[in-house]
Amino acid sequence: MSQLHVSAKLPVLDLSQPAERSFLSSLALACQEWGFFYITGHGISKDLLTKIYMKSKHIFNLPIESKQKLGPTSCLKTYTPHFIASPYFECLRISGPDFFSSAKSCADELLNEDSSGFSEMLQDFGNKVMDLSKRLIEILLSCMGENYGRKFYESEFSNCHGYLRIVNYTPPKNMEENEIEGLGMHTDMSCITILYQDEIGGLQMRSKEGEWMDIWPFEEFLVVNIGDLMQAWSNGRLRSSEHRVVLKSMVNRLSLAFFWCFEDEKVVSAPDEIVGEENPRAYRPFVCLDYLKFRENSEEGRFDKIGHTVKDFAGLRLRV
Ligand SMILES: O=C(O)CCC(=O)C(=O)O
Ligand SMILES: [Fe+2]
Repeated sequence: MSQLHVSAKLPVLDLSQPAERSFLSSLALACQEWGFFYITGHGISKDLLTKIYMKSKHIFNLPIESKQKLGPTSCLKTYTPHFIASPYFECLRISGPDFFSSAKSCADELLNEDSSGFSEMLQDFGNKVMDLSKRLIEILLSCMGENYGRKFYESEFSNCHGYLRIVNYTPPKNMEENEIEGLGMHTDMSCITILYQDEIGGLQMRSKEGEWMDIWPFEEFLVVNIGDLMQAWSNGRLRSSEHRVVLKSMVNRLSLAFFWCFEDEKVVSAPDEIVGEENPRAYRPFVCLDYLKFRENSEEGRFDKIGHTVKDFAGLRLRV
């Protein structure tokens, strides 16, 4: 595995190379400290990303009346308009594992032309990120214990599912401040999230100490976030990344995020091997769907503010 580092703190996992133990240690450290890392050698071509980008831009440029056909009051409810997560944020949700039909049912509502091209691209992308997620979970498990990839993947993660979110950020026409929050600080409700951001940048991660770091978009690199479900399952050995999006120019920004989650009915509970003496159990077992509902129902928790994290929901230790 590559020893490439973008900064002293951040390892880049090159998936085209075999894993080395020494590299896994720096990956484990990054996941404890920051809860994210970059990947390269992931097999998702620039060409595919560009095609999805172009088509998505076209869709977001449609009049709001068209997009509302998929909005919160429609049957499909796959479009989130502005002023829900933030005034500048809108997104389209495509669900797996049949990304083709999910994308097609959205595009058929929106586009007059044949929509199978868009659906094929998203099926291709969706299949690739599903495969990647499986590899990434195995690598993350082996960061925690030499044979844990094989030991826990089948029993714990084999029923995971995923969905995509295509996000369009539209900054205001006259930006008075130097920067505006496009999406407030939150943690993801996934096991892991795989994220592509366009060349505008704006993603920021918060360290444990509360310091913000810009996450630059590097060509060929994708970002992997640890999500809340993985933080709980790993008993806090992997930290759910706290992140936000900051808009620094008047240019629209597009991102594509894949959320890989446990099945709704899964009881999320760290195995005894992960807990151990030095790492006492920090979360009570909980049903995955109950946590998702908790986040949905807590008003400020829609895009999480402090007070609505998995620690608040299932944490056993007293907060200091
Ligand atoms: O747009 C981005 O870069 C990040 C989006 C994000 O964090 C999310 O949708 O959960
Ligand atoms: Fe996120």
